[in-house]
Amino acid sequence: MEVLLFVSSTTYYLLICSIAAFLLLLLDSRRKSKAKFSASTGLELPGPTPWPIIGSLHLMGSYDVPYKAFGALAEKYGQVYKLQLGNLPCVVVNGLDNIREVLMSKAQFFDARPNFKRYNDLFAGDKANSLAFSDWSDAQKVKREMLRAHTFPRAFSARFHELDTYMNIELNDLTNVLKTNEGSPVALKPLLLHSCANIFTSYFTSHRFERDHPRYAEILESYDEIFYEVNQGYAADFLPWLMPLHTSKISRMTEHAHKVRDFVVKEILADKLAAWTPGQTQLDYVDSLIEHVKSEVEPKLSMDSALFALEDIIGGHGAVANFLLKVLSYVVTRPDVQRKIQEEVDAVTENGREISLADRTFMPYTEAVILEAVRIIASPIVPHVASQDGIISGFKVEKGSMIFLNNYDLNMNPKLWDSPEEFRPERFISPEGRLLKPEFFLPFSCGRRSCMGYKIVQFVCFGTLATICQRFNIHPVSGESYKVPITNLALPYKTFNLRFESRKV
Ligand code: HEM
Repeated sequence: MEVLLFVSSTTYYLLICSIAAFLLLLLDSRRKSKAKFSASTGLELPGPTPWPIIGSLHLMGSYDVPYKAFGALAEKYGQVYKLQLGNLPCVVVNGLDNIREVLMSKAQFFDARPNFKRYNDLFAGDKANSLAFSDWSDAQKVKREMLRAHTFPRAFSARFHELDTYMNIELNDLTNVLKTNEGSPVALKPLLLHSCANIFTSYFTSHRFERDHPRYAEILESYDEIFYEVNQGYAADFLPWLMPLHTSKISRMTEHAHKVRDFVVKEILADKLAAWTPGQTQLDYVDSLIEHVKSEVEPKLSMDSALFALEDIIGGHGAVANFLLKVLSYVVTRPDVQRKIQEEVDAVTENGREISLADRTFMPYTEAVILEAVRIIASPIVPHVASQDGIISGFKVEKGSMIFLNNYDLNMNPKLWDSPEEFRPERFISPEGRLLKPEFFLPFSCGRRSCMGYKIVQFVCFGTLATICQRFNIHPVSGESYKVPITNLALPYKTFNLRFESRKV
């Protein structure tokens, strides 16, 4: 009995001590977590209660695109809420003011990128090699600064004229190919990839490749498969134990990435490197990359990371070509839109002269068609990640949380747009006939991680759309579907055919 009493009193004592220790630990962790947010006392984020293992992934299941789910959940939880997706804590941000807070006024808190395994795999095991998927760093900043001069050429500068010239060389070449296939169904995608890639390689690297080059078409297909892949959402990004299901796909992508790298090194970089002399005039983007690496200015850039930046930028041709195909899918199914572009281009070029980038100012309808396609496709803003604890709209957001910025809602909200589901370029034209972009329209995002290619996209898309419509009537091919996926820029490599008929202007 005594023994029993001793045991029970010892147990009792231990129990009391354990409870006291637990309470102390709890208080301490509360104190620490309060200290974390001491700069401003944020509120706890609302949000659905996650299920074990999958979190709230099941809530995305009943929508064709996740961004519709994000909008629907906002009705219940408010504009900013938390969402556990698999093993990742996420925050969904709706509404222009909140999105601007993340991208602009608090950019330094939310400037990192997700650490998905496949992003690392594609960039030789380190996503820091990528322009779009690296976290923020001095090197990322300098890479963006070096690009700026090339991707945002000032109107009427030497680079602006160069781009115009390269664009017309490729569009004349494309016209010849389309004329030889006149009247027959044409698989436009490989042709357009070639034209856009040559505009990019001519402009950024001073190289161009003929259509019968033995490896170019294969490299462009590899680039396109990578682009398609990067644009897909994977449940395995959030549930890494599902990744083995994608092993063969990932290794195919890695193979494509190696092929592309080998081509860029041998066919583009090698002769530039051999010809480099210290302090030489920097003619193109490759010259400026090589100069930076060789002169070892801070922050230093290794030749490898310069090569990755170069591959990324050349790869931008895929975004332009895929997007242009989507624009053409809207144009071919809307004869009135096609006719209005043709009337505008005929009026501006009078005798059918070549299009120039300077014509953009006088062709608001053609520009509006491009903007309307960007709006309706609603390519998502690449997810950001909180690089430190912060506050969004008064709510605490912990470091490491993934931030989804719902620009689908900004593009499709009926409170912001009349009949948002309809393709109506006129919504971007003011009563005086000028191009009009509402402040809530952010297809290329804003702030320190904003798109580095948006001017090039607008220039090349304008030139190509105007030139094709000037020279051809575009017809659908019977049996083809021209419905294109939204909230995603990519189309499969094998996609719809079109028929081209020369116009007599
Ligand atoms: C229609 C085509 C395109 C659309 C709609 C688009 C849109 C976007 C968006 C929304 C972002 C994310 C911005 C953010 O996270 O805040 C982005 C990032 C980026 N875009 Fe584009 N883009 C397009 C084409 C291009 C092209 C052609 C290039 C290259 C010439 C390019 C270069 C980049 C780069 C480098 C980033 C990452 C910037 C960073 O993370 O610092 N984009 N783009």
